[in-house]
Amino acid sequence: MSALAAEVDDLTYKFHESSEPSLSNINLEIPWNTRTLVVGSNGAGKSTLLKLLSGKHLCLNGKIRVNGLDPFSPLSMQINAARDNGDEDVQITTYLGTEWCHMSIINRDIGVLELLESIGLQHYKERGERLIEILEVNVNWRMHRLSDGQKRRVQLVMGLLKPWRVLLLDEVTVDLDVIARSRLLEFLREETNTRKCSVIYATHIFDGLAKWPDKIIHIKKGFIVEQIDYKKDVEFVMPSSHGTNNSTNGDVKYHGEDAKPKISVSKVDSLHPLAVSWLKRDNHIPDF
Ligand SMILES: Nc1ncnc2c1ncn2[C@@H]1O[C@H](COP(=O)(O)OP(=O)(O)OP(=O)(O)O)[C@@H](O)[C@H]1O
Repeated sequence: MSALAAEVDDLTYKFHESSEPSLSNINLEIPWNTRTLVVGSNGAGKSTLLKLLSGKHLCLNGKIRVNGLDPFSPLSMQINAARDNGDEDVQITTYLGTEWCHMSIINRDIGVLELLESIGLQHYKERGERLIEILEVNVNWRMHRLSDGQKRRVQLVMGLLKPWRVLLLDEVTVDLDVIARSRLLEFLREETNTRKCSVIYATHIFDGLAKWPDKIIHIKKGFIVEQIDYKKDVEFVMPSSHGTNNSTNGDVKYHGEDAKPKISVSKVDSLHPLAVSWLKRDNHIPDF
């Protein structure tokens, strides 16, 4: 098995229709058993990066390896590589993004159990039952009668049913209530701690995430402008007696002349103030 979950060298990517690249000079190493957050303004390049990692776009400039393989290589090659690793039942990448959210089956008049069985619930019984419990899905529901958030929960059970080596999550948690989202994040933490896999998650919702990632990648106009390694670069500070201590959250502290700056994250459970300070800086927005 590859030493890294994902690796990107000197990637520049431009859509045919665009005059400017959507991603430029991207270099990235994602180790196994890690959780990475991708942060940036609308249009920064987060989805493009995740789609390239999933093999949805062909990379012509630069190198991408996921589980040691070019994600654009034929599926048969990926399956053979997985078999060589003894990974019969694990797919290399699972990409859950915007298009996936709009799959047509979720609006049909079909029962949840029937739907889950059609994609292999029996084969992944234990994992399926766990996901059904975590996401509080009722297998007797009928899809066409569900709320958006309930549909999303069923979809997530479907999308996560088969174990993956690298999970690419492109903001698919917006419809979830806070409890379902935090249980999902806990499940992903447990997965990355207990089996060989990693998660890369692009999001605009930062609540409950302060202690979740191992790494944060900040993308601005197609460039990675910051990569924060939690072990090296983050120190947790106590919130002030007034509550959220916004004044220190996301501050960059310098410890000596040549020391690497440390990011202070308040022990309140949100990365929101840090993300706001970055995005304001990216878009030249004064404090409000
Ligand atoms: N299919 C496409 N054709 C041409 N340009 C595209 C296409 N998809 C995205 N882009 C452009 O690439 C850039 C990055 O878009 P991307 O979707 O990766 O941003 P994002 O960071 O995911 O944004 P958001 O937070 O709004 O989802 C944008 O300037 C966008 O206009």
